[in-house]
Amino acid sequence: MTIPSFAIGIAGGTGAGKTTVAREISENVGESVTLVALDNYYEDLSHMAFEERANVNYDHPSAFEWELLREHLDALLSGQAIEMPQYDFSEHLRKDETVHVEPGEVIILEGILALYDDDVNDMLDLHIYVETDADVRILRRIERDVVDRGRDLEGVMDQYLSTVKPMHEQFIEPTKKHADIIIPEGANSMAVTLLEEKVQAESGNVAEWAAREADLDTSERSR
Ligand SMILES: Nc1ncnc2c1ncn2[C@@H]1O[C@H](COP(=O)(O)OP(=O)(O)O)[C@@H](O)[C@H]1O
Ligand SMILES: Nc1ccn([C@@H]2O[C@H](COP(=O)(O)O)[C@@H](O)[C@H]2O)c(=O)n1
Repeated sequence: MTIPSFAIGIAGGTGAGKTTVAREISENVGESVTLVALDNYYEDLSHMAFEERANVNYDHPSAFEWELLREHLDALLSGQAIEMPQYDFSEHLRKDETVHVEPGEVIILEGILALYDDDVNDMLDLHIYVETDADVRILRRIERDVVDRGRDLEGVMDQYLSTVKPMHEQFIEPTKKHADIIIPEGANSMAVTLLEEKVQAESGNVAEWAAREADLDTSERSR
């Protein structure tokens, strides 16, 4: 059982570069990292027809199952594995299968509203907001949604104007006030390198402290 020593939240608008930053940190940090994508915690809408699901506002906080996310973060931070839901963007649907996820030394929660919920914020040691201009983000999103998420251009544009943009302004951008660090443009190599160093230092410190505590415990018991 690994007890994670450092938990990071990475928030920001759609297409800001959150997933890329999270992936780069996890690949280079030299500790075991558990990635938690907030997208996997979209509410289960299997009771709705496809047409109805396609019209849901997926950028409002009510679209997410916060209770399950809190429960899973709490479990991971206590060193317990979870069965993480998986999400299908083409179908707007939580998949039937889950993935067994073990707690790493570092936990990274990444998603548009990763810094929205007070209880979640309390569980995080480091709060990051990735800030990228809206025009860059929508261009990135058009490409991604058409290529990877089975959408057409007209649908992406309608959704952007009706829900994505207004929800960004109302709910996502204001979470910047919870950030310890704001990263411009997404996978900004200087920012990512500094973050990797910080994560290594913090998780190393806690690991050393835990080892010292364990040593003390053993020597006290043997007296
Ligand atoms: N600093 C950057 N410069 C150029 N492209 C970037 C940068 N950061 C991320 N990207 C690209 O932007 C796109 C969206 O990034 P992603 O990490 O998926 O965003 P998010 O998870 O915030 O929606 C990806 O194609 C990614 O490669
Ligand atoms: N069925 C869904 C669910 C979510 N979205 C959009 O995904 C965006 C969040 O993901 P990022 O990787 O861009 O952070 C969010 O803006 C939702 O609009 C969707 O289109 N369909």
